[in-house]
Amino acid sequence: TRSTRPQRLLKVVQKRATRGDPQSVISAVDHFCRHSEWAMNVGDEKGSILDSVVSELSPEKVLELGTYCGYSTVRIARLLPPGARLITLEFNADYAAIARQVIAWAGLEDKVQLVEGASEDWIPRMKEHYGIETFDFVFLDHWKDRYLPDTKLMEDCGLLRKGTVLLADNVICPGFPDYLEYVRNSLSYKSCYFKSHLKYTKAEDGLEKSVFLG
Ligand SMILES: C[S@@+](CC[C@H](N)C(=O)[O-])C[C@H]1O[C@@H](n2cnc3c(N)ncnc32)[C@H](O)[C@@H]1O
Ligand SMILES: O=C(c1ccccc1)c1ccc(O)c(O)c1[N+](=O)[O-]
Ligand SMILES: [Mg+2]
Repeated sequence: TRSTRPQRLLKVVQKRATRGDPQSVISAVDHFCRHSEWAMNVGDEKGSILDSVVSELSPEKVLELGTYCGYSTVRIARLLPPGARLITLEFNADYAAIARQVIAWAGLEDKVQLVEGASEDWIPRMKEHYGIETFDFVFLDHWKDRYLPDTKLMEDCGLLRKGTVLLADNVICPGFPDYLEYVRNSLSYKSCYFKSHLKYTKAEDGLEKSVFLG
């Protein structure tokens, strides 16, 4: 049977990237997406905005919602300080299997915990299962109708602290109007928009950075 897009992406990573070199993994995926097939990872342009937010914050505890093939996971994990941990949630078993291999190829498996399951099921278990008090940084990039309910769930589970940064991909395309209205109007968040483009295209897209004020 025909291979899947994630399987083809992994093959390109194993062929073109150097084991243990996260930057070469990122470049291999960008090359695949630019020259072979579009894929729904955050991409290079928005990816460098993600890099700058992570580098500036230097977070110890990171949560990523929506792993797919692990592209943004590698982008974030390669910038984390020693001892920092990234937990990434992915409920599609096939995607999770590919992501594990991409993360391992980058040599970042010691910093990353990939949890195969739904955000709504696992956010409430973060404290008891992973000994997480609060997260310093959350990257939201899963299905867009989950951004708002999962943010409220993280608030209710006490997983956000004064200064926690939420960064949400796809402000324009596909967009998430309910989440945007919430973080931009709530007194509990200070929000700003980083304008960019939908990966590898001319269409506008962007990231919304929201700091939880407690
Ligand atoms: C846009 S892709 C993630 C792209 C990835 N962040 C990157 O930039 O490389 C969205 C992913 O979120 C997963 N997903 C969607 N809703 C989810 C949920 N509620 N819990 C866990 N994973 C979810 C999908 O299976 C899909 O793999
Ligand atoms: O929803 C899509 C989508 C819609 C249609 C076809 C493929 C993907 C999408 C597009 C760009 C993104 O950055 C992204 O995170 C997603 N997503 O699935 O969450
Ligand atoms: Mg996205």
